Amino acid sequence: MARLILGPGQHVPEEMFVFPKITLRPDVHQYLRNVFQNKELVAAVGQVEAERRFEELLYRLSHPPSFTCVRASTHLAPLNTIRERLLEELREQMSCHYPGDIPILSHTHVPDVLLLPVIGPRPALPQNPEVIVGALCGNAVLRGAHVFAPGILSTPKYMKAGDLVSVFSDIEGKCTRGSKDFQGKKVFLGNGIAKMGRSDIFCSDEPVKGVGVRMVEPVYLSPSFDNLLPSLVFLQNLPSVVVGHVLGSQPGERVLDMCAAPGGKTSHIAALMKGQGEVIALEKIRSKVERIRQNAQALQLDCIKAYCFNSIQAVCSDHAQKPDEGPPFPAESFDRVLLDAPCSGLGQRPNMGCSWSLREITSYQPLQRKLFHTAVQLLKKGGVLVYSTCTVTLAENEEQVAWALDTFPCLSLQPQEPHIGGEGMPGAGLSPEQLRLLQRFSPVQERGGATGAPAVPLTGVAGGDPARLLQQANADTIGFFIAKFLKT
Ligand SMILES: C[S@@+](CC[C@H](N)C(=O)[O-])C[C@H]1O[C@@H](n2cnc3c(N)ncnc32)[C@H](O)[C@@H]1O
Repeated sequence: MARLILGPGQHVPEEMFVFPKITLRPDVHQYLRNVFQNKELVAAVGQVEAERRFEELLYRLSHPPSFTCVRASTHLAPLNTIRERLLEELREQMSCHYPGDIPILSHTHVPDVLLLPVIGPRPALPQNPEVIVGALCGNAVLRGAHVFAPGILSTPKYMKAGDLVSVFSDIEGKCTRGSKDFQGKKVFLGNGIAKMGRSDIFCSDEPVKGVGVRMVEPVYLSPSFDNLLPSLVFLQNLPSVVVGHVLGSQPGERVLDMCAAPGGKTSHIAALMKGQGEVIALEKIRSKVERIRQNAQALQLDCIKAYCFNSIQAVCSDHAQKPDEGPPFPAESFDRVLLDAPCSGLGQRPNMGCSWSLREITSYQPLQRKLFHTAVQLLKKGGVLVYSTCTVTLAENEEQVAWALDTFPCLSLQPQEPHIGGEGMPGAGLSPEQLRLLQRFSPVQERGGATGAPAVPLTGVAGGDPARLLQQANADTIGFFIAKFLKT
């Protein structure tokens, strides 16, 4: 396990990481580099440190966060009861992989979160015939999933159920489905046992379903949460759980979640409201709306109403329309609005390769602004608006905040509770006070900071001290951004 800590200004040595850094198109790479080399940031931290942070970001993105985070349904049972139930389930599941119990930490600042360290990188070796999976499937394997058959691209010619195989991710999307041998760029994810033969995967008349390879020796070991205590725990990244708390909804309120599927944040908001009041969930893609309803049902939250609707058009001019009739709604219908915006997703981890064009990456800013206009209109005076994304660009984060403060004089930035991430990144002309009100989760460790706190390890989980573990869990998350506004 690599535990080396870099000094200020030092570059990130490649051998410290298990996987190569994320592959981006050259123009996207340059765009992102410019974001992290912007004049304001360079003036604040210096050229060398800015460059080091960018390099480290590229490596961090290809590796999984060092903790798996689950949200506990504390509206249904006390946290400790849920923790005990989880421990029992994991004891059974993990007994063949891990001696003793996997530690489950609670979080001192986020009361409904449980954190499980990801064990790895482990010294597994690729000694078996190769199975190649697509990058998305590979990312899921690194977060604890088995290999589901639709994600398999290539298997050995005579693979049958029961064979030992070594699983690799096709990080550049070059492997053709059904091939028997692949020489392109791939990374090793661990060893497993085939649950199906090659012909079951590629020659079936029906679309193939179910587990294709059961992972027995993954490079990064995390529990599988597939159907594990479905009403009591919900797999959700730590910054996403923070969003629900920052919104601060109270029982009896009327809350709008404008971009809601699959309903992770919707269901959290409803749980924090103890099921009292109304949470309206809008989602543009019809097939995803059912997922919101299923999650609401599994978590026993019946104050959620989900609609398939384009949120850009969610304000109606007809003031006679009753707000409880479903979208569109009259202006000033909601006590709180969450805009968890569609975004370029460049903070998601692990992500070994992104094939998106620069045009795609930069297409989100105008869309987010349209949604923002609706959000402000639908919010009551005195109401709270939270804007969040899971990306690391300035254009979709701090620049949006600067634009919103300019465009809507009725909005002011508010402090966030809890505030466990870093502050906003310089580069969009916001003042230091404004940046302090923003919450940016950056997987990059800042060196030479005012606190002088030791940096957390680049891979693997730090030693047993709970305060240090929490520091690592807060710092080594997906990339994420949260801004909270009050409308007056
Ligand atoms: C970042 S995801 C939301 C994740 C969700 N808030 C959660 O926590 O589970 C953004 C969602 O917005 C949806 N979306 C995109 N444009 C939309 C629009 N104009 N109106 C409503 N939903 C939209 C996307 O289909 C996607 O499901």
